[in-house]
Amino acid sequence: MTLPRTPSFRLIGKRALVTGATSGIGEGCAVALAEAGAHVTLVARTAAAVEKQAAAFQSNGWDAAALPLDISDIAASEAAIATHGPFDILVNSAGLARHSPAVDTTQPDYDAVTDLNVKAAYFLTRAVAKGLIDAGKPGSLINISSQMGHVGGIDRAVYCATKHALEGMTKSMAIEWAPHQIRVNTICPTFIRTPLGEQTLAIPERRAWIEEKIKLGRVGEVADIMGATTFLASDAAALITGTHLIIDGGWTAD
Ligand SMILES: NC(=O)C1=CN([C@@H]2O[C@H](COP(=O)(O)OP(=O)(O)OC[C@H]3O[C@@H](n4cnc5c(N)ncnc54)[C@H](O)[C@@H]3O)[C@@H](O)[C@H]2O)C=CC1
Ligand SMILES: O=C(O)C(=O)C[C@H](O)C(=O)CO
Repeated sequence: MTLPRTPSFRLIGKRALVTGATSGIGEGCAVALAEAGAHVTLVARTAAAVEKQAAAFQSNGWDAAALPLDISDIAASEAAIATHGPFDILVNSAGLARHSPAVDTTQPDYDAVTDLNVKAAYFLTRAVAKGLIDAGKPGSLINISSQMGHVGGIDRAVYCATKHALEGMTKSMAIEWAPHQIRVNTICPTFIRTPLGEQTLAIPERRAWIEEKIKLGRVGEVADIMGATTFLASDAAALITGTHLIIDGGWTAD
């Protein structure tokens, strides 16, 4: 009897682009992809920080390069992808949260959060997809969304709007690019202990809310996101597109 074989989770020969790669979830995703054998281009705004990160990856024996880039500069993003691409894998982790009651939201905060979480993500994803289409290559594009792309949260009207937008954008792009075998998905974490997450976790009443909502009884760690990233990037997820992988300890289950 011939038994089925597990598709490969390895990423040898793949070129990945990871934004927000010097911190938090982006750093973890970059490590996961590098450990699986991908060549990883690390994106962050500060040249010194991203070069230091690339050197740290290389000293672990991982294949990595530094790409200093502010992804909210769309012309610069498009030029960088045209120069350094095509990329088989994108993990778009760069993101921002500025929380306030909806009645108090300022226009500068609204613009900063939507410009990065939606507009920059949109045009970066588009640029990577164009590179793949022009090269006739398949790909896996992953946007780091949030459980807040599926539910609401107090003081989070703008942040939740951006993550819901990312979910809609991902589904539409997945439909348009499926004929090119370019898959587009989101990963939706709950609260993860990163510099961004700690802003909220440090507030006792918010921490109590979070711990009550996460049914598995603990906040997330970057490591909780890493395996999902490798999976979605790999051939093991070859028929998965236009969807989301929620990593929330059960927050959204009821
Ligand atoms: N930490 C958490 O609890 C959760 C985070 N997320 C999402 O995960 C993503 C990553 O968040 P964390 O790792 O927690 O945050 P973080 O603050 O540790 O990392 C964000 C990274 O994005 C980079 N970045 C910001 N603006 C940029 C720009 N214009 N161009 C290039 N890079 C830029 C920052 O320099 C930083 O390295 C965000 O999209 C966030 O919304 C989603 C759910 C939970
Ligand atoms: O909402 C917060 O506070 C955050 O730190 C945002 C997280 O990124 C998040 O999405 C939690 O679900």
